[in-house]
Amino acid sequence: SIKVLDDDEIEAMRVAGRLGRECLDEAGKAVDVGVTTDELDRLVHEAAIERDCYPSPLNYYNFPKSCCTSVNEVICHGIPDLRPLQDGDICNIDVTVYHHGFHGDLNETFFVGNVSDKHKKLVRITYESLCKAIELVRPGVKYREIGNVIQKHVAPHGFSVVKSYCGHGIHRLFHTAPNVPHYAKNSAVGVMKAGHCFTIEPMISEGVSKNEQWPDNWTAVTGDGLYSAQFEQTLLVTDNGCEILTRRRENNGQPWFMDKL
Ligand SMILES: CCc1ccsc1-c1ccc(O)c(O)c1
Ligand SMILES: [Mn+2]
Ligand SMILES: [Mn+2]
Ligand SMILES: [Mn+2]
Repeated sequence: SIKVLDDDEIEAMRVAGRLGRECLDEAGKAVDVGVTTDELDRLVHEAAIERDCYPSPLNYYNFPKSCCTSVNEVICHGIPDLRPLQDGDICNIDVTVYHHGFHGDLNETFFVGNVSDKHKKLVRITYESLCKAIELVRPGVKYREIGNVIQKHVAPHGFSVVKSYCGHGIHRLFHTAPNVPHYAKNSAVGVMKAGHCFTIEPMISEGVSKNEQWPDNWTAVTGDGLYSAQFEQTLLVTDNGCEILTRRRENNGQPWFMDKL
């Protein structure tokens, strides 16, 4: 069954979500041509420690760094490294922080220098699909409906939905029930209820939905080398909808890439 958080747990999730957002934004500020993803990882790590947070990915199933950085054809779980970001790259930074017993998990895809129109469109459509899914969230809605909304938004553009990785319940555990697929006609179990906390984190690919694994046992890449984009928020179901616990609180809540469309 899906845990219903009490008022104290909800307050703790609000704090973890806000701190996770602050850590992502610290790295977001630094994204530019020539910056390495290892430098972004260090910024996330230090921002977390400064906020009395543990960076949840570090040593999670032996993951070696404090955040995931997924560039271009990398779908997710990219490992920060010494590769400098290049003009035209799209770079996703996925941050999860653990604060006073609770996790906050979010990601955004950032533009590096001048991004092509087709890759700008992929990022925009991906972001819009997350927004549409979030609009659906309220008590009584089935978790399996989320994938229908996301796929309906991206398919007309010839984009595909990655099926291998899903959104997830999150609170005292990084990953728990419910499992939240992002593709249509899925068999996810559960009905949304006030006090549920979970992520929606669609990974949308330009071409095929298939993903492959690099020999590092982490990095997931598209089957065809075309690009993939992702956005993630941690949500709290409320009586009349939901609260985006990892929302951006500046820039009118607009994601970073929007300033560079
Ligand atoms: C690197 C953290 C990790 C390890 C195995 S799955 C995973 C991960 C990464 C980002 C996420 O948003 C997530 O839900 C899980
Ligand atoms: Mn990518
Ligand atoms: Mn994440
Ligand atoms: Mn997640």
